[in-house]
Amino acid sequence: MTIASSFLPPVPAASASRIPRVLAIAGSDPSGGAGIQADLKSIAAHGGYGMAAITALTAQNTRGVSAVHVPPASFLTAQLDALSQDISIDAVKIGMLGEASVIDAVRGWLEKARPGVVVLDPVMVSTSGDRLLREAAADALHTLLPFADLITPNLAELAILLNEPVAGNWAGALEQGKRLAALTGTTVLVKGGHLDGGSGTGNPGDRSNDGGCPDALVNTVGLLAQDLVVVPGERVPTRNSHGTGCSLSSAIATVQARLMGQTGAGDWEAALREVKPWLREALRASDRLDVGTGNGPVHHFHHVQQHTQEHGQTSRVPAEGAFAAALRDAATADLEAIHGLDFIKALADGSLPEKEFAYYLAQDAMYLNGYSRVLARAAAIAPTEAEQLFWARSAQNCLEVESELHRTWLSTRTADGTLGPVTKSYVDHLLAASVSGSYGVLVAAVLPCFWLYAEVGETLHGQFLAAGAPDAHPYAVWLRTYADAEFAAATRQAVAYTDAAARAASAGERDAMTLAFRQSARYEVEFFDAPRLHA
Ligand SMILES: Nc1ncnc2c1ncn2[C@@H]1O[C@H](COP(=O)(O)OP(=O)(O)OP(=O)(O)O)[C@@H](O)[C@H]1O
Ligand SMILES: Cc1ncc(COP(=O)(O)O)c(N)n1
Repeated sequence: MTIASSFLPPVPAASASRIPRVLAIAGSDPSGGAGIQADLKSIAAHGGYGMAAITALTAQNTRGVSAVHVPPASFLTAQLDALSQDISIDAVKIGMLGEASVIDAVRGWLEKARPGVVVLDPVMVSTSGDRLLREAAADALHTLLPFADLITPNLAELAILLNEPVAGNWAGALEQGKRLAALTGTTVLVKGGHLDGGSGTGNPGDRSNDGGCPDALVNTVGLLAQDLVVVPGERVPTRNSHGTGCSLSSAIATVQARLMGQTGAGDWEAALREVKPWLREALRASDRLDVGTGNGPVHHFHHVQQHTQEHGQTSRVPAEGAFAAALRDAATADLEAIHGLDFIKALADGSLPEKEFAYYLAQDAMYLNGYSRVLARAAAIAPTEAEQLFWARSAQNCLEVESELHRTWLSTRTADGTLGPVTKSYVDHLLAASVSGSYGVLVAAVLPCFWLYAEVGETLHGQFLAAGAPDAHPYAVWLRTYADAEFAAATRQAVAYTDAAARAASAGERDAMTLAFRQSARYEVEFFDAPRLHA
C-alpha cells in the first residue's frame, strides 16, 4: 500500500459476484488499438465494466501520431468528480496524461477518491516514437507514482523515470525495476516487450529471456511472495504490438479488482499469470484483424466467438466442437438404424450367411478404393500441412486395408466383383463432394465412414468380448480386429478437422457440409443393408 491509503474513502470492494467497475484515465486513440479504446476492450475482455475519463485526444493511426489535443485539466476533474460522486470504482488504470496540469488533476482526484486498485502505465512515447507526455511533465509524473499500487513502465520509460540509460539486458532492467520500486514504495512491473530476444538475464543457466518475452514483478517492501517474481512468456513474432502496454495494464487492473472482490486481497502475480497468456493469444490473433498498414492492434476478443459476414448478413461461427456435436446428434438415428439391421445382428450372433459376408467384403474393398481417391483429394485441397498429411496418410491406409481384404479375406472366398448399386451411389456422392471445391463439404462427406464405422466396430467388438470372445464364432477373427485404437484416434482427428473447417466456413457452406455428412451417414446404413438385398 502507498502513502495514499489515508485518503481512502469508504468505497465498497467488489464482491465475488460483482462485475469489477474499472475506470481508465487515458488518452483517446481513434484507431482503436491503444489508449482508452484499448483499455475498454481489455477491461471487457476480462469481465469488467469499463469507464473512461479522457485526458487527451490524439490524431493517430497504426503508423503514428499526427496531433495531440489536451483539453483543460479542469474538464478532466469534472469528469472524474462526476464518476466518483455516483459510482463505486473498484480499480483505476492511468495511461497517457499529456502534460503536468493533467497529472495534477489526476493526483488531486486520487487524494479525494482513490479506488482500491490503482495501476499506472507511465505512457511517455508511443510505439511509433511520438511523444505522449511533454518532457516538462516528467517531474509532475514523479509526484503521481506513489499513488499507484502498480507501475508498468516499458524499458525506455523505466530508464527515464530513474534518469538512467536504458538497460542493455534483462538483468539490468530487473535492477532498474528494483530501484524504482524502492524509490516509490510501489510494485513495479518490468515489461520485456522491448527486449531483443536472447539478451538473457546475465546469469549462467538462466534462460528466462532466450528469445522469449518475460515480465517481472518487483516489490521491495514485502508485498509479493518474493521481491522479484519473473513470469516468463513466449515472444510472438508480429509487428502488431500497438497498444500492448495499455491492454496489459487495464487487464491487470480488472483481474486484480476481481481477485480483491473474491478474496479481499489482491494478488499481482496471479493477475499477471492470468493476463499474460491472454495477451500472447491477442498478439497471435492480431493477423485476423486487418487494421492499418503500420503496427496494427492486438485482437482483444480473440477468445470470443467470431462472426462471419455473408451476403451482407452476419452469422455466428459455432463454438469449438459445436458443429461436430450437431453432426453426431444428426447421425444418432442412422447409428440406431445400423444396429437394427439384420446384417449387423447376424454378424454379431454368428448367424450371417457366408454369401452375405463375402458380398460385404467385396463391396467394402471396392468402396475403399474410391474412398481413398476422395481422401487424396482432401489432402490436395487441405488448408494446412498437418491436414494434408493426415488425409494423405488416411488415403494410403485405405489402400492398404483394401489389399489386405483381398489378400486375407477375399482370396479364399467366392464373391461377385461387380460394383453394387449402394457402393456406386455412395462413392458417386463422395466424388461429387470432392469436386464441389469446398474442403469443408468434402471432409464432412468422408466423416461418416470414419465415425459411424468406428462406433459400430466398437459396439460389435464390445458385444463379442462380453460374450466371452468365443473362438467357435464364425466371424471371430473379423470381430476381434474390429475395434482398433489407431482408427479411433484417426476418427477423433477427422472429427476435429471437420469441426475446424466448419468454423472457418460461411453459413451457407456449413449447411452444405451438414447435408453432405447426412447423406453419407444414410449411405452407411444402406451399405450395411446391401448384402441382404443384393448378395
Ligand atoms: N512480441 C511479443 N510477444 C509476446 N508478448 C509481447 C510481445 N510484445 C510485447 N509483449 C508483452 O506485451 C506487454 C507490453 O509490453 P511492452 O514492453 O511492449 O510495453 P509497452 O511498450 O508499454 O507497450 P506499448 O507497445 O503499448 O507501448 C508485456 O506483457 C510484454 O511482455
Ligand atoms: C492515446 C494513446 N495512449 C497510449 C499509447 C501508447 O501505445 P503504443 O506505445 O502501443 O503506441 C498511444 N499510442 N496512444
